[in-house]
Amino acid sequence: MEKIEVYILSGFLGAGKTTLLTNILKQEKEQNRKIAVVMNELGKISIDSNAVPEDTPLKELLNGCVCCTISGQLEAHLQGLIQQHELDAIYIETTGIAHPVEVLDACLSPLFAEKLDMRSIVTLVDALRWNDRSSLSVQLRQLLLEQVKHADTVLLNKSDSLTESQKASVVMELQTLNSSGRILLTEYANIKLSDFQSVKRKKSEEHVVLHAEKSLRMRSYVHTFTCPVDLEKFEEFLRNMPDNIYRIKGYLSFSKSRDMYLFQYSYGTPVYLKEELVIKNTLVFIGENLEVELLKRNLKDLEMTLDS
Ligand SMILES: Nc1nc2c(ncn2[C@@H]2O[C@H](COP(=O)(O)OP(=O)(O)OP(=O)(O)O)[C@@H](O)[C@H]2O)c(=O)[nH]1
Repeated sequence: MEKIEVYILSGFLGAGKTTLLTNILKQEKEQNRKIAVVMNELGKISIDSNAVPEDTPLKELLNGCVCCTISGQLEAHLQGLIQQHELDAIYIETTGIAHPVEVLDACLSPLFAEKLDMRSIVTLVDALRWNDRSSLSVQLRQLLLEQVKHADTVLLNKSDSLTESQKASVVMELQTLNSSGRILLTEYANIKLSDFQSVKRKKSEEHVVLHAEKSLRMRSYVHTFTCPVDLEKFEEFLRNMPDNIYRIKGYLSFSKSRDMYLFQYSYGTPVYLKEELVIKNTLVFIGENLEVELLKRNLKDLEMTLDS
């Protein structure tokens, strides 16, 4: 029996992992391969799972980071996927603060040695975030470096936001950190499968262990609004948001329209995409040392009032 290929998609919060996964699944479908996805999110609810088509087996690991607190669950999910489906490949989308080698370790159980072929780690780097990494805490900066260092393929994503000379200098920096990996510039994580499937996995090197809940003090908070949100107040809230909030995603409807939006916020850029589904107004916040009580109060104030 052919072994099932396994790929780990790594990269900081909001770097473009789900965007990459969507591209990959489209191409894999065109090649008629049977694929399964394991998705790990820090929050208690999944926002990204809609990116996975219904006919693709999906296992979710919620409310913790697979590289530390819930690595046992990953093993159980892999076991389930292997037993229940005939697969060509499994893609594991990690949380933005996962250490890719720790995820790799969690997959290297003797249980699967004959069944899984750990093919490669693909790390996405958010181009703007990279250039501004000095504003991150020391631990998060270290994590960004580790994610790059251990990748077999590094995608310098959101390269649309860099000038030609900036692109050249970031590529040089990435190459210095990871001289044996393949570095590719991408926009909206647009790459061909062969660009990373043909790359051989490097030998694991020593790495610094960074754990989401221990050394990084990263927390997530899920807020559910009881009614539509006042758009102007929400935009004001975004403008004044503390910079220890790194990522927001969720679903929102606003007082002045009936439409529902998938809302994404990463590295200062809010994106609203019209959504057909009717879903509760819910946002997931991910940040370091989140002041949850203050955040809750501020979010409560955004709800539409009777006179608004
Ligand atoms: N301008 C620009 N935006 C991008 C690019 N790639 C992704 N985005 C946007 O960046 C936001 C985050 O992308 P995701 O694919 O959700 O990022 P992620 O890494 O899965 O995020 P987490 O799982 O929350 O860590 C979305 O609004 C994307 O549309 C790009 O190349 N350029």
